[in-house]
Amino acid sequence: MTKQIIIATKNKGKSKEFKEFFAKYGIEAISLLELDEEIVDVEETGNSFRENAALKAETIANHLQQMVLADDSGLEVDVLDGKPGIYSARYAGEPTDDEKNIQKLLQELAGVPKEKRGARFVCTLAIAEPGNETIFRTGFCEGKISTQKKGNHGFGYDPVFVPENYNLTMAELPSNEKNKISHRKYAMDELEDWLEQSN
Ligand SMILES: O=c1nc[nH]c2c1ncn2[C@H]1C[C@H](O)[C@@H](COP(=O)(O)OP(=O)(O)OP(=O)(O)O)O1
Ligand SMILES: [Mg+2]
Repeated sequence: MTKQIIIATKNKGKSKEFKEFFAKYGIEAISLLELDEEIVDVEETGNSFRENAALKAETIANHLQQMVLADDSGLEVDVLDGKPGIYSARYAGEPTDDEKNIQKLLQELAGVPKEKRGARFVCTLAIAEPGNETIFRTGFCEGKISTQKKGNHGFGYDPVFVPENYNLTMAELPSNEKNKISHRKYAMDELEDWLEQSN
């Protein structure tokens, strides 16, 4: 039987990326959307990516009584003093809606010149297992917010995020390209020591 890891997410975009990352280690990543049992939403009441990643990983690990990885991630925009940050998914209200979030962000940045549109994606991973201390890893991806949406790949804010040293949005990059430079990829790189020792 192939090794499996549960990813405590209901986000299809994240789930697809984790499947691609873990396949390289011969591990099958399984999101909460694929479990037979309906898993309740974990409220993200923390004050940091780390606290929210811990909440998601530890709640689901305790519920399923097995090891679980969670990802809390978001977009920090310089001219908005790091907002939307941990509120990225809920930026334009709930239920969460990527399109509304993008429109709100573009409106907030209307008239802001290119050199002041700096931003970064942040990803904090938490791995929790009942009885063990939770471990954390973080990755970043620097870039800029564009003035209009472009591209159909990826998810979330990808259509308005231009990574450093690129002239394309993240959503214009095929997934294998995004997966070389993304915040999630760099967080996964930080996890490599742990993956090697637990394999
Ligand atoms: O690679 C990315 N490309 C574009 N946008 C991204 C990315 N990574 C995070 N994001 C945005 C999407 C969402 O607005 C927020 C994550 O919020 P976050 O709570 O971590 O995830 P979520 O609620 O979508 O799913 P879940 O909590 O079930 O994992 O940041
Ligand atoms: Mg969430």
